[in-house]
Order: sequence, then C-alpha cells, then structure tokens
Amino acid sequence: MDICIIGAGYVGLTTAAVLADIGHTVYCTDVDEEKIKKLQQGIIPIYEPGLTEMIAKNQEKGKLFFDTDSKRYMADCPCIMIAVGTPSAKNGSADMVYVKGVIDALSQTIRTPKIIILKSTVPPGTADWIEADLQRQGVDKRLFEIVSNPEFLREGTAIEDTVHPDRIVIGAKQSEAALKVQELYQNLQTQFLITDRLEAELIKYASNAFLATKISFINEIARICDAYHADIMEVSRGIGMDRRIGPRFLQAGLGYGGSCFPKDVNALNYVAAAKDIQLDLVQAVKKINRSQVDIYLNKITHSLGKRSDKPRIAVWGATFKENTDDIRYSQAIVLMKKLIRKGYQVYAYDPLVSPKLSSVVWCSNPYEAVEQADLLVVATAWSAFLEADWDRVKALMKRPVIVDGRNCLNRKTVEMYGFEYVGVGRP
Ligand SMILES: NC(=O)c1ccc[n+]([C@@H]2O[C@H](COP(=O)([O-])OP(=O)(O)OC[C@H]3O[C@@H](n4cnc5c(N)ncnc54)[C@H](O)[C@@H]3O)[C@@H](O)[C@H]2O)c1
Ligand SMILES: O=c1ccn([C@@H]2O[C@H](COP(=O)(O)OP(=O)(O)O[C@H]3O[C@H](CO)[C@@H](O)[C@H](O)[C@H]3O)[C@@H](O)[C@H]2O)c(=O)[nH]1
Repeated sequence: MDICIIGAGYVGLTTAAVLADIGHTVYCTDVDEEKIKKLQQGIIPIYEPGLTEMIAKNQEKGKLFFDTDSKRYMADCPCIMIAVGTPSAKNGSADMVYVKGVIDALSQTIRTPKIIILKSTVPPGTADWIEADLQRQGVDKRLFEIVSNPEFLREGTAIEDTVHPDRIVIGAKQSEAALKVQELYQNLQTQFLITDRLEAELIKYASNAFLATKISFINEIARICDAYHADIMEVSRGIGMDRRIGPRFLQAGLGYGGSCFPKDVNALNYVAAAKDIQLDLVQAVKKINRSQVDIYLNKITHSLGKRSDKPRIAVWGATFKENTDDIRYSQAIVLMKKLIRKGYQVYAYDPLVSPKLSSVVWCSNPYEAVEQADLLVVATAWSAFLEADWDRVKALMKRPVIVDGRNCLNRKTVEMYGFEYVGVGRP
C-alpha cells in the first residue's frame, strides 16, 4: 500500500523504514526543510542503531521517499500516518498544536477515501476530536476513517522493537478500517489487539505510566537498601524472577528521562484532573523521580567532604539513556546543572552529544574528562563506559571515586582496580 507518514522524527523515520522494508511504498514528509534535504541525501538526522542502513536499502529499492510537500502525498496516498510530536505544554497537558496543523492541512486535501492512522501519543478522545474537526471543516465523513495505532518503540532499540513488537494495538470503531491497518503489518510476527479508539489511546498512556511506576518503585526500594546496607541488584533480581512482575524496568539509578515518560505521565495526570480524578500513585511516581538526582547529589557531596577548593567532577554520559542522541528530559543533564549550581567544576563526555550547558566543559573522550577529577559520575550506561580502561582512568584521576548513576558497572571489577564505588542501594 502507498503510505504517507507525516513527521520524520524518531517514530516517523523508524516506522517509515520498517513499513518500506516489509513491502509498502512510503512517503515520509516533514515541515523541517533542512531535515528532509539531509534525508534525501542519505544523511539520517538522528542516531538510531540500524536505521541508516534500513533507510538506504529502501531508498535504493525505490520504496522510501522523503519530501516537504505533505499535502501532495496526503492527497495521493490512501493511508496517512500522523507521527508528529505531542510535547508537554506548560500546564502538563499534551500540546496538540502539531497534530492540529496536520488536521488543518488534511482538511484541504481529502478528496478520495483515506485511512488516517494516529501514531503520535495523544490524550483520550483525540481521534474523536479529529473526526469531528475534519467534518466541521467540510470533509465528508464517508471519505475517511480515523484509527488509533499507538507506538511502543524505545529509542536505541527502535528498529528491533518495530520489527518484533510485543503487540500492535489498533483502535478503530469500524472493523473494516481496523482490518486494513492490520494488513499493513501482516508481514510482522506479532499479536494484534483490535479495540476501540479511546481504549487504544489510554493503553499508550497507561503503559508508559506503568513502566515509569516500576522505575520509581525500584528507586524507592533502593533507598531502603541504602539504609539497610542491602544490594538493590539482588533484590531487583529476586523480585523480577516472579513471572507476575518480570525482570525488566527494575534497574535503579538516576531515574527516568526521555521524551516520553515525563511528558506522558504529566499528560495522564492532566486528563485525569480534567475529570476531577486525582492520581495519587502517578503523583508519587513523579515525586520520587524528581528527588532521585538529589539522592546522588547528596552522595557526591558526602564523598567530597568539606573542601576549600572547587572540586572537579567528571560526568560520563549526557543522553537520557544509552544508544540514542536524545537529551530531552535527560537526568544526566539535570545532574550536571545541579553540580554546577553547587559550585563544582564539571568536565563531561558523551559519545554522541555535547549540548551547550553553562559552565560545563565538554571533552573529546572519556579519559580527557577524568583528568585531575576528584570524582567520576557515570550518568548514562553507554557500553564504552562499561568497558573503560580502569587502570588508565585511575592514573588520571586525583581521587579514585566512582559514582555509578545507573548501577551499570561491575562493582567487583572497579574495586579490584582500586576505586571507591558508590551506587544507589549498593552497600
Ligand atoms: N520518541 C519515541 O521513542 C516515541 C515512541 C513512541 C511514541 N512516541 C510518540 O510519537 C510522536 C512523535 O515522537 P518523536 O519522538 O518521533 O517526535 P520528534 O520530535 O522526533 O519528531 C516529530 C517531527 O514532526 C515534524 N512535524 C511537526 N509538525 C509537522 C507537520 N505539520 N507536518 C510535517 N511534519 C511535522 C517535526 O518537524 C519533527 O521532525 C509523539 O507523540 C511521541 O510521544 C515517541
Ligand atoms: O529499569 C529501568 C529502565 C529504564 N530506565 C530509564 O527510563 C527512561 C526511559 O527508558 P526507555 O523506556 O528504555 O526509553 P524510551 O525510548 O523513553 O521508551 C519509553 O517511551 C516510549 C515513548 O512513549 C515508549 O514507546 C516505550 O515503550 C517506553 O519504554 C531512561 O531514562 C532510562 O534510563 C531506568 O531508570 N530503569
């Protein structure tokens, strides 16, 4: 089928590449001219393992195209997928300005029957609102179906998650449209849940809130482990062996960041409040996540002790997690800002990014960052950090202290090299 994907971000690009790879002809459009120009030249504007190769392969095969002319492809393709951003507005709600922009453009182009697939993460009721808005703008209801089809990919493993998803959720009031969307994915081995649109929209918000809850829960248990000198890694392993709980998303550390959990947890809270429902659990999840960086800050201050000079801290990692270049709501960056505010010198290194941050000195490799450092914080679990040359690191540092912000290092190994190891919930 010919598919027009609106929005060439993490979701739009990954979905475009995979749908082209399983046989569809995909036209991916974006308002960002610079981005589209790069994509047409084979330059991928984001870092996502495997994406460059999959895009190149399908461009060569004539299955994948990039363009700025959304209206042309909206008019031509029977299937339109919306994958634009839905960032947090100031009041915590999902800012629908980009979705609304797409709907306005769509209202001017629909002349033949369309299936409009909503991939962006949106509040419950959005599909109904789009349906009403298009009709208000004069589009004949017989010409379109709106289907909610939320995306569950993770950055860093986006291709794998899209090719082998745990499930594909299709929210469509009319089963005919649902079946057509299911057909789009028929070459993927997965299970389908066909439900109504409101439920599909809520499944997405609830999934992200639940995963964020798992993380805040384990971070709270890590605080108890700290107090009782117990090892959170063992506790987490033991909890996760229960199949009712499962081992994933139980890694204690600096807390969750990224472009999804913080904004979607806020948006869920907002839609609940709009119906006078107070989400006590969700509030607690947010509160724990906010204070998680401070727990590390206290550990760092405690380790450095009272000093007359300005301690030098090396921070490894700036992205919100490994294998991505995304720094949206990164806890590593929150930590760096707090360290600077405390008056410390911060020398940082990340394999992919060096964002402008007042007073942070960016280094060209991890070893340069630790030169003369009083303490090293591992803020993102990049594999290069796990396999560091610890002899070299120790020789370069002023004091051999490592604060493991992701509980990702092998404690025994770094202690063997003579480091003092500080984690959360690691006695
Ligand atoms: N990033 C993820 O891992 C992830 C995973 C699942 C779901 N989501 C959801 O998917 C949606 C997209 O997320 P993302 O991270 O890919 O966003 P992104 O910010 O990386 O990309 C969005 C793109 O949409 C473009 N755009 C905005 N308005 C447009 C318009 N009118 N026409 C054409 N292009 C337009 C922007 O220029 C941008 O390139 C969000 O709702 C997000 O919550 C994201
Ligand atoms: O045990 C864990 C797992 C994750 N994290 C942190 O949680 C954040 C989010 O990680 P992850 O979920 O792996 O990345 P995202 O790409 O943000 O993916 C989430 O958000 C996407 C956007 O909605 C969804 O599609 C995915 O299903 C959902 O996992 C990161 O800061 C991680 O470091 C932890 O602290 N501990």
